[in-house]
Amino acid sequence: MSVLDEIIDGVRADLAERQARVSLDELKERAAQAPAAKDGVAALKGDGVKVICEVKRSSPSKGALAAIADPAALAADYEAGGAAVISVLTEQRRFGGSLADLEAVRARVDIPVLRKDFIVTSYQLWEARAYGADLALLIVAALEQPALESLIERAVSIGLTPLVEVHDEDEIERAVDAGARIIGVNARNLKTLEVDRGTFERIAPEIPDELVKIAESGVRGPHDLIAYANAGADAVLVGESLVTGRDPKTAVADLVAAGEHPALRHGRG
Ligand SMILES: O=C(O)c1ccccc1NCC(=O)[C@H](O)[C@H](O)COP(=O)(O)O
Repeated sequence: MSVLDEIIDGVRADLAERQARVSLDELKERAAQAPAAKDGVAALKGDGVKVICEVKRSSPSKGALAAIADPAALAADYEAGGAAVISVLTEQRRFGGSLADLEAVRARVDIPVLRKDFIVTSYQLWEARAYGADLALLIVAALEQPALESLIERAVSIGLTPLVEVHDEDEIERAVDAGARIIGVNARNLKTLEVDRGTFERIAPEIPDELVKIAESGVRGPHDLIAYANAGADAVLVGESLVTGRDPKTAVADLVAAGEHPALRHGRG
């Protein structure tokens, strides 16, 4: 069984517990009370390379990374540093996250918030909206094509912007066919957990120009952002280096400054 399969088994078990406690109708009611969703595409397009900053306590590849007692305070630092979007890992068993983290972050920041999880049912999309997310991650490798298509459609219909994650050219084709407008290329191989920063440069040319292209994983600092930018990234998604560093606000500001450097505008896209 692959790491992804193991994670999804745990996600399904936790999901079954939540579904037994909270009905879909209750979630829909809660979603109706949530602030209107912010436009995820608009937040990630435009001049410069945008920075998506992640609230990440632990991971299957590295174990414990940071305690993060106050995820909202961390998100506020990210926002003050110039982040375009906050990513909140809500998976509990391997990443130490929760919907409570999502709710706390949503209440603190004004920029869009991404629910980063292993979404396999529309119930999780309703949860995302009910707890204030504006975007939701959908991982192509975790979904059969009909499920991917219907989850993208459902996400859009309830106001969420789907960020569709891929690892190879075949998955890009599936994401595009399914109607993705934002594609994230994850450099982390979900079978081996190894990060290969060359993945984005190799496969991103297959993503149609009009789509938003995000480089996910392995950004240690401005030099990695610049490399991804030169390979055509519109945005980067950064977790580990921010939560393990000493000063997240300054680290984000350094990334944002690198992403806004005029020299990058010529090489991208
Ligand atoms: O981070 C992991 O070990 C991991 C393992 C299996 C599935 C997903 C995993 N991470 C989720 C992510 O995609 C990253 O948190 C995100 O891209 C940020 O990456 P990084 O900056 O390298 O922490």
